[in-house]
Amino acid sequence: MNLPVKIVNRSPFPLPQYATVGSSGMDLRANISEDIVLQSLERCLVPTGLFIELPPGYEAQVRPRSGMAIKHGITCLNSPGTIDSDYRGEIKVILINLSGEEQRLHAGDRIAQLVLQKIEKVDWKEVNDLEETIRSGGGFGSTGKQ
Ligand SMILES: O=c1ccn([C@H]2C[C@H](O)[C@@H](COP(=O)(O)OP(=O)(O)OP(=O)(O)O)O2)c(=O)[nH]1
Ligand SMILES: [Mg+2]
Repeated sequence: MNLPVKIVNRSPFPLPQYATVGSSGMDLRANISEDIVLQSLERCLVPTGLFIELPPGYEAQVRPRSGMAIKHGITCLNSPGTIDSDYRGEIKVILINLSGEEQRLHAGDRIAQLVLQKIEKVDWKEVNDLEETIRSGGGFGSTGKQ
């Protein structure tokens, strides 16, 4: 499907692309005029210059890139970020520097990836009892014990 996109502060960099035919996400680039310097544990809101019009029933997720995480200790703080289908503002990326050193972001750096997904909506149906399962209420490391 074609996704309507409005671009502000058009940069020399191309629109986000699927890097390979099998890629789930398109890498988002920092649309910034000056470098952003992030101290250890500092966070920032990075503009992408992109405004999109998602069809109803879809969302876009802003997910971290593993390369940024392992090489620089940078990740999306609110991972995955949620872009609602009725959002018409600029897609922005909340990054945090979890490394012990200062990190620098440059214009055009691929800082996150955008994954489009269909979403389901539900209505609540209140009940007194839920169907039993083997797991029942077990969680948080409950399985695999002798
Ligand atoms: O990483 C993100 C997360 C959100 N957004 C935008 C799109 C989204 O539709 C809107 C609201 O996001 P969210 O629902 O996560 O934030 P909130 O704190 O609940 O704000 P709101 O009350 O506006 O929904 O902000 C981004 O641009 N990047
Ligand atoms: Mg919200």
